Amino acid sequence: MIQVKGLSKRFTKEKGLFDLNFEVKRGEVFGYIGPNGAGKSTTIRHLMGFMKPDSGYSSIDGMDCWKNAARIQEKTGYLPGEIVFLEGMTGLGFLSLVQKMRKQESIKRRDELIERFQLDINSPIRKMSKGMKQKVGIIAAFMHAPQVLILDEPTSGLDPLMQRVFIDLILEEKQNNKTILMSSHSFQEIERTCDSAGIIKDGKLVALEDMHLLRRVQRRIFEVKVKSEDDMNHILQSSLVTEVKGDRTIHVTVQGNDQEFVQLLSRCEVQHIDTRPQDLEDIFMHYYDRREVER
Ligand SMILES: Nc1ncnc2c1ncn2[C@@H]1O[C@H](COP(=O)(O)OP(=O)(O)OP(=O)(O)O)[C@@H](O)[C@H]1O
Repeated sequence: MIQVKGLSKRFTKEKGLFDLNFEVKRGEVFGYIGPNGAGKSTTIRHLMGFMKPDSGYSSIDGMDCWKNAARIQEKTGYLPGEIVFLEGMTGLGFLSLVQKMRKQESIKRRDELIERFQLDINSPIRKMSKGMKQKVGIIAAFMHAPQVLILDEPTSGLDPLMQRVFIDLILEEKQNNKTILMSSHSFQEIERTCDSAGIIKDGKLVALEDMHLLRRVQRRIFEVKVKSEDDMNHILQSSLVTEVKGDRTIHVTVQGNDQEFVQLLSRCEVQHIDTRPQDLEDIFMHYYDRREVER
């Protein structure tokens, strides 16, 4: 459904997109992840036909995104990374305008989404918080029930409750055989919704994986405080990656070997255990490093 073939756009020697290749099949959700400035929004702008590639192409439903830009923009549900609103409008005013431009008459889906995201539609957009504006953008992208959705960091600014509402919406759309590409910084969000994911770094796709494999490279760090020196030595002698952090306190890195970790802990007297979510970019860096070592 979405195809990117040899897509290149050179801003400078190191900045831009360099020979990107991936595809998203009909009914699949594709997560597009990578550090700041990696090229996610630039790829998305090409997919929406806002930018002309230097070489290669991208297509949606068989249509070249640059050559058929108007048609692509009309058909696709698009959420930009930064939404620009017209001055002096309310949420409802904006959504109605978008509907008119699309010649969409039914307001059923729009109102359903307003209700779901608990949006105060009569509030002027200039008085809205970032999260509220993001809700307006999400509703505008979904309300005409498009077959393809291209979403640039859709949960940015949403509170945890609304992030859940959004994730449920994605899962529901997936059930309806919609094709979705979304960029994100949240590994959890991608993990919960996507069938496959592409990792971009410095304008190059460094990994293209199904989520199963990506999950296996995700590490978690546990801080464990044990009661005795013996317990501590017991953990240090295991095959797990460990680091002493203080008095009877160890950091244990767990990556796909949870069972071994749990068994080890069951043989110790644990006083305190905590886990901190690993920073997304850290996961990626580890992933790139591992790949480079393998090569
Ligand atoms: N029109 C442009 N002209 C020149 N350089 C650009 C242009 N658009 C983007 N860039 C540069 O290309 C790189 C990729 O930018 P892009 O916005 O695609 O990154 P991103 O992955 O979406 O980042 P973020 O996660 O921060 O939103 C950045 O270094 C950016 O400064």
